[in-house]
Amino acid sequence: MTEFSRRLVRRCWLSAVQNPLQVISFPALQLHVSGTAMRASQEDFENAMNQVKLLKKDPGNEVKLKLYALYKQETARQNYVDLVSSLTSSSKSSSQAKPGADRERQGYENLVVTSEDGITKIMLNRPIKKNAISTQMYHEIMLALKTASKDDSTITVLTGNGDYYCSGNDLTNFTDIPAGGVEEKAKNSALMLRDFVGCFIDFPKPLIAVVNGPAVGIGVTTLGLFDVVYASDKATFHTPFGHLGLSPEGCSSYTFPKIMGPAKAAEMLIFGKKLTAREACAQGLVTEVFPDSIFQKEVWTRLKAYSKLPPNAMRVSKQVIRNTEKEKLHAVNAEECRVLRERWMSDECINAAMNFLSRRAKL
Ligand SMILES: CCCC/C=C/CC(=O)SCCNC(=O)CCNC(=O)[C@H](O)C(C)(C)COP(=O)(O)OP(=O)(O)OC[C@H]1O[C@@H](n2cnc3c(N)ncnc32)[C@H](O)[C@@H]1OP(=O)(O)O
Repeated sequence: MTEFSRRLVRRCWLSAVQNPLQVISFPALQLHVSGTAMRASQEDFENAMNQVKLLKKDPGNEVKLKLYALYKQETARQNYVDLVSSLTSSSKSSSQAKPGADRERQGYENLVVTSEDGITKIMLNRPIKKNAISTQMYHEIMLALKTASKDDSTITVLTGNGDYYCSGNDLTNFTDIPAGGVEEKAKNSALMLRDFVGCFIDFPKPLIAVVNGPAVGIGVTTLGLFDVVYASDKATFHTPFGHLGLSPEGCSSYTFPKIMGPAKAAEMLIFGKKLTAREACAQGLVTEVFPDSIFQKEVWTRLKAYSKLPPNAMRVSKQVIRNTEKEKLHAVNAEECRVLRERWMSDECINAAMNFLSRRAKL
């Protein structure tokens, strides 16, 4: 038990003796006494985080996961602020939309989905977290893709709001451990990931990525499943799986060697080499790079022209290209998820997530 936990337990016990009406909520690190809430101070929390960093003996995965869960609760207030901020920024985005924009689809918390000029645009909208994909966002993106596959638009675009396209999987996703423990979490995550990537494999219409800024992890790997990828020259492409104790997903273990050759793919997927937009274009992952100052204008002008092409011809052409590979891609997806399920339970992966959450490591 750390000094912080000892102090906390002592505080709970003293309060309980002094006021039997109180409710003690240990996991939230919060004591409700006579209607007033007393929180462990920010200083207590930071001290505890520092003590965790200084622990000489590895406390083991069970304890680490408890720490993640408690950390997550302490950051719940931050999540509240994020959510309110994303609501503000989606209303800003919609107020910035041109009059005449067909419609904005409601009901998404972290996406802005619009349909205009025959184009459905799915915009990741969590800019203060660099568009990291939370568990809820995985489900929202799947829903948006399924809806777009059936709507009357001719092409579908995925892009990001703010300076990032996507910073990959939200590394706090794994702090939400269910009763069945880390194994159940890994199993559920693997199932969700398989469905998520499956939506990209099966998407029936032309799917375009408009990569407005840096892309990380699953934000990069899924690009191999798009039909066209346009990038700002500010974008970078980074798959730091080695650093995170992870292995490739999004079918990248198959699409990347095929697109760029096995050696270049290995540099990215095994060693985490970060590519500039121009390098990614030279290696075939990106279709075309534009100077950031004219990126949005040029890309949307081009996409509007493409969206007027005969829709059935575009759909059939996409499908005839994709169908020869579909079975293979689903098999690759299943295998990548199987391997990742084990990775998520490894010390390498848990330590890397812990390092990020305790702000010891970034990419
Ligand atoms: C279940 C499906 C699993 C699928 C598996 C997928 C694998 C992957 O996607 S692996 C890639 C995971 N992503 C990362 O490792 C990126 C981690 N983030 C970073 O290294 C940095 O945040 C980044 C380089 C992206 C940006 O650095 P800065 O420009 O310095 O910004 P900040 O670090 O201050 O970020 C702002 C804010 O956003 C939070 N953030 C950013 N990325 C993530 C993320 N991936 N997960 C969770 N949170 C993220 C960051 O913590 C900051 O939050 P606050 O500290 O609360 O301000």
